[in-house]
Amino acid sequence: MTLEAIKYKAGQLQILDQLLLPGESKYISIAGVKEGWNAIHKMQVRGAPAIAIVGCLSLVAEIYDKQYDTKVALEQDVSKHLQYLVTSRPTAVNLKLAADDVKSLAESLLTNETVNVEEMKQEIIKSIEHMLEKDISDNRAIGDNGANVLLKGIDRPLKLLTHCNTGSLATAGYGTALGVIRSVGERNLLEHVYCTETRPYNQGARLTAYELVHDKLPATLITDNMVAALLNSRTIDAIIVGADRVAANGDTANKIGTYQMAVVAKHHGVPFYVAAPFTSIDVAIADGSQIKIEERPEHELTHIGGQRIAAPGIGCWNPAFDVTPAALITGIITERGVLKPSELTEKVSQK
Ligand SMILES: CSC[C@H]1O[C@H](OP(=O)(O)O)[C@H](O)[C@@H]1O
Repeated sequence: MTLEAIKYKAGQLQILDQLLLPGESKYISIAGVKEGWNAIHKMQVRGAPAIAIVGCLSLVAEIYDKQYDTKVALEQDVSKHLQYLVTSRPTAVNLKLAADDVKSLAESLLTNETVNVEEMKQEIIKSIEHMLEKDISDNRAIGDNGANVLLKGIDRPLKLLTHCNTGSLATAGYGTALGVIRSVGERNLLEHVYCTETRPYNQGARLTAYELVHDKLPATLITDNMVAALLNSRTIDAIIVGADRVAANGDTANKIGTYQMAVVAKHHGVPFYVAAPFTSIDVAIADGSQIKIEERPEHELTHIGGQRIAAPGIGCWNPAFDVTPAALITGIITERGVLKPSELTEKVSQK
């Protein structure tokens, strides 16, 4: 079993094809931005942080051995490829924010007369390579901050519920919401974790269950429609989920099904936490109504493993995400601490 979603060394990029998990662990090479775009769009790699890192590393693979005559040619090529990559999936903000950072770096290097074209290319590559270790260190900090808040005032092991996949297969390693669960487990204070199957892509049944079994954590898989019955029949100390885009007011876009879990959590008085790095926070949009929700192909709903499970001819609606209002979110667990939704804009501006 391997949990390394991304393998990268000196311009050579490979990703674990998550469409084949858990049955097959197969790495595919990403030679440039076209392969990067396709792998993200087809969800061979997915998860907001992983999408950003693979997208930008596919740009590194694209330019690594390319010679540029001028800095203008390099900046134009980088800008063109980034504009293409951000169209691969619309909801998660991480790739857009990462692309904006790389574009700004390229523009500043372009006007820096002390830097030649090869040095400019190396600076761009180095900044993207740094995203890998920064994501892992962010996830470790999120894990610690999350374990601290979940265990505050509690001196017994916890029972937690999570949705979709937010672990090593959605990031550069360790994970966000699943990173918090790992941190609670590392403190020997995890009694049990429940994970939802997360239809229709089944990130929970195929990926989160895979990670929990790999880590030998006490875990139970439930279907998405069991959440209310679980909270009604068993003690759940908290629900913790990831995020694809957190708006300035704390409204959060996450995997479809998250919103209804938050409603059920409210009804049962169960704390509902979002775990997300600052790279998932988009203060440029005021609230969740401005978040574009990706709609995926019908066959992802009507088929499993290539087998049709829905009646031919039935219409389908397949939004990949929904938006949970900030009012239903107890706290947003980030690498810089646990924030109330109302604190986001101020904290993000303190870069
Ligand atoms: C830390 S991953 C965040 C987020 O991404 C997943 O979506 P997808 O599998 O479609 O890329 C899911 O919403 C996770 O919570």
